Amino acid sequence: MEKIIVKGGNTLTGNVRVEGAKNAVLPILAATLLASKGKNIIKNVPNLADVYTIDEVLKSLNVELSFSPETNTVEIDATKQLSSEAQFEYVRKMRASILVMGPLLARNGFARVAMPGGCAIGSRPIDQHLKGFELMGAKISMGHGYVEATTEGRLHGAKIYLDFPSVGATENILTAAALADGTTIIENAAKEPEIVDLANFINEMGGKVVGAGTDTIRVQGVNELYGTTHHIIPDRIEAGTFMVAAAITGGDVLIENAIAEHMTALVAKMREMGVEISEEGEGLRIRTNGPLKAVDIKTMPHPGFPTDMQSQLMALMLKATGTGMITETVFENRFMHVEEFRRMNASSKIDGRSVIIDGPCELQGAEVAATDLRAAAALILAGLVADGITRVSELHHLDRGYVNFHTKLAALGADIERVSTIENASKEFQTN
Ligand SMILES: CC(=O)N[C@H]1[C@@H](OP(=O)(O)OP(=O)(O)OC[C@H]2O[C@@H](n3ccc(=O)[nH]c3=O)[C@H](O)[C@@H]2O)O[C@H](CO)[C@@H](O)[C@@H]1O
Ligand SMILES: C=C(OP(=O)(O)O)C(=O)O
Repeated sequence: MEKIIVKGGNTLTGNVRVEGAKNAVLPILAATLLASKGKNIIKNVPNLADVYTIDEVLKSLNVELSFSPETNTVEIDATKQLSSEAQFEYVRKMRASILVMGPLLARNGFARVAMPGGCAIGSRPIDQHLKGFELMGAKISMGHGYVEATTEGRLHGAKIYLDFPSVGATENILTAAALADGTTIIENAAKEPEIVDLANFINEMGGKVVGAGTDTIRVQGVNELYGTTHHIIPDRIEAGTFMVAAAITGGDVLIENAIAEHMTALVAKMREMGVEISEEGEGLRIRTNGPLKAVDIKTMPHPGFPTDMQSQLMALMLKATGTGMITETVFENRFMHVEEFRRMNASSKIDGRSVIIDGPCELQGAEVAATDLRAAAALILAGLVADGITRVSELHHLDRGYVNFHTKLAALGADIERVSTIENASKEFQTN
């Protein structure tokens, strides 16, 4: 078993560079299935466990693919006849495997994908994805743990209103519509920057998508799409996580590659807490002088406060003065980290979909376990300012979404290492 061991107390300073966005690269790699002519070259691909999982899914569908982590480039040839089944072993590892369904249905007229089921943060149904496919003419059936979508001939354009601006449903419908016969209009679409990146990629392949980044996306289907070269946008959640790392330690960090317009809600809330944030060169500089103030936060679809920053912001709130409330509206069960923070002496109370935090808390180093990807990062952030040693386990969550998280923090001055067992730790820390 691996653990990250962090000794609290160091102030972070220096520069850190943000990788390509996990949540952009996964749908874009799935969408490469749409190109029946030519090769796709995807650049700025982060070296993440989830990227390897989607690569495996694509290879299992008869795609030729090579990933060079040194150059962060994936080359993909999806021109052969594709198979149509994404198996349970992949979907179980990573829910985003479901994103091959739209492209496969559009390309093959048939897709069979293991049902994703729930996960630690919520039940996460896919009814809005399936509603979209049905409105485009597909027949849906379920059985033996798989969902199947079939269409006679091409899918047709349709007007699809999403009950909730689901990121995955918008992406799956968008990719299916790219090769459909006629125009599809997605209303109440998700507006995340990753949706815009996906739409840009489809257009670079020869597609006709307008309106991505607004509530209404129009997709005029084309007969064929062609391979292209595309550069993935920076990861706003990784950037936000380092913003919190800088702020929580009272540091001064330049986050290279961070795009402020992708993070308006986070920037506004951190400024309200008293963090200094300025745009400098190609990034954001984060500084904190003096105590932080507690604020209220509610997660919402973009451009609201991102649920993927909720647990990291909670770590920051633990060190802020006053009473603040964090309300989670996107996922029904994304507070598993609260119990882990309590092991670190956090003072907080769950009240329905909200957590009330009384700060500042005298955080103490403890043995804690990551409960999901962002919780892993949040516990490490809390460890940076806890008294003594924090040991964080279940790092497979962290590896889904962060490249070299501990080495990047160490380069900024954190006292942190990753060990395969505690006995093998190269460094002995004093526990108090
Ligand atoms: C790979 C990826 O990009 N993952 C992101 C994506 O996940 P994902 O695409 O799964 O998130 P969605 O926006 O679809 O889900 C948001 C909410 O809508 C519900 N829902 C969704 C689809 C559906 O058909 N029916 C339904 O009820 C979900 O259960 C959840 O409560 O957006 C989330 C919300 O910003 C982020 O936390 C994830 O990091
Ligand atoms: C919830 C997340 O990802 P996924 O949708 O892939 O589980 C996340 O990135 O925080």
